[in-house]
Amino acid sequence: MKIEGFELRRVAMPLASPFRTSFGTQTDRDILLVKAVTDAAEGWGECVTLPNPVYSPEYTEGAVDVLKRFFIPALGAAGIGDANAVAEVLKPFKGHRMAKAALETAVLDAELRGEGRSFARELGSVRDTVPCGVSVGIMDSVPKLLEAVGGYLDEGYVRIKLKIEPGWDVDVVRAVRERFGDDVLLQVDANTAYTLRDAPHLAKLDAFDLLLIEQPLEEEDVLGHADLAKIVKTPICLDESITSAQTAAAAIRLGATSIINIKPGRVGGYLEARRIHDLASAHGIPVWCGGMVESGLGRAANIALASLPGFTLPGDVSASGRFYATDITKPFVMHDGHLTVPSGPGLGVTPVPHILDELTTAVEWVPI
Ligand SMILES: O=C(O)CCC(=O)N[C@@H](C(=O)O)c1ccccc1
Repeated sequence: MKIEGFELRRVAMPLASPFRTSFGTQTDRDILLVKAVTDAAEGWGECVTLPNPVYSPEYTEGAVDVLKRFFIPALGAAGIGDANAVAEVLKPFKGHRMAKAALETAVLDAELRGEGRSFARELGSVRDTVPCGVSVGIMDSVPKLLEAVGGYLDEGYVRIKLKIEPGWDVDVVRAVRERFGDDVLLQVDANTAYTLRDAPHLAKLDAFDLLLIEQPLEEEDVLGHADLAKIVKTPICLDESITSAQTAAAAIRLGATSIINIKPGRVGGYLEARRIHDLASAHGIPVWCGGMVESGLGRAANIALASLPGFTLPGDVSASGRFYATDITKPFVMHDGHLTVPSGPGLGVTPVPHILDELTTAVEWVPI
C-alpha cells in the first residue's frame, strides 16, 4: 500500500446533553479526524484528545501540530506502507499516544478496507455483539441523576458507570442502589479526584457491591493504588495510569489494578490495546473498553475491540444517541442492551458526506 498523504479534519459535534466529569463539563466535542489517502483505499482514525490537557497531557491543537510537523513526515521518510510499522517509526517520539493512535488507525483502516478485512477480524474478535455500558456524568442533584439512570436502564443499558468526586460519591451510590436495587451492574469513575488519605471514605463504597472503582488516584500514583487496594475491597480499575502494555505489566505486578479500562487512544492505538488485552488475559485480569465520547468512527473501532475474548465486562460502548443527536456515521443503535460489531471492511462505517461537510470546521491536507 502506498500512502499519498493525510487529511486532518476538525469536526464540531454538539452533545445531546452536557457531560460533567471531575475535570469539567463538555457541551460539545471538537473532534480531530485523520484520513489516510492511499493507492488502496481511504482510512479513518479519530483522535480522542480533549481541547485542554485535563484528562492527559495531550490536547487537540497539540495533536494537530505533532502530526503535521513530526509524525506524518516521519512516516513519509520511512516509506511506511502498513499499519504494523507505524508504532515502530514513531517510537523515537515521546508520548502523544492519542495522536499516534489516530494516525495508526487511519493507516490500518485503509489497509483493511483495501484487503476487504474487518477491524474486528484483524483484532481477534470472537463475538458478533457487545454489551453496552453507559457513563453517567455528575449532575446538579440526586433526583436528576436518578432520572438519568432510570432512563438509561429503560433503554436497556446493561451496566451503569457513575462519575464521582469528593462530595458526590457515597450518598449518590447509595441513592442509586436504594432506587434501582442490588442487581444493577454498577461501577464508579473518579478520574483521579481522590488521594490515599481518602481511603477510609472510599472504603464506604464497599457496602454497595460495585463492579469496580475506576482511577481513584492520580495517574502517576501507581503505588498509591496498590496501597488503596489493600484497604478498599471493591476492585480497583485503572484508566489514566495505563498508557502501554509496559505500564499495565507494572501495575498488575504491583497489585495496583485488578481490572483494566483499555482506551486505544490513551495507549497509542488498537494494536497496543490488543497487546494489553493479551497481557491482562494472561494474568487473569478482566478488561473493558473505555470511551472518549467518540463519533461513530471511533465508536466502530471500540466496538470491534470490545468483541475480543478478554473484554468480559461491559464497556463504555454506548449507542451514538447517548452523546449525539446526529452522528457523522450511520448511528449505532442498541438492541437488547447490545451493539452489533461492524463486519464490513476496515471500520465498517464511513462518514455520511453531507453530515461530515456540515459539521466540518477545518480541513488540511498534509502530503507525505
Ligand atoms: O462513553 C463514553 O464515550 C464516555 C465514557 C467516559 O466517561 N469517559 C470519560 C472517562 O473518564 O473515562 C472521559 C470522557 C471524555 C474525555 C475524557 C474522559
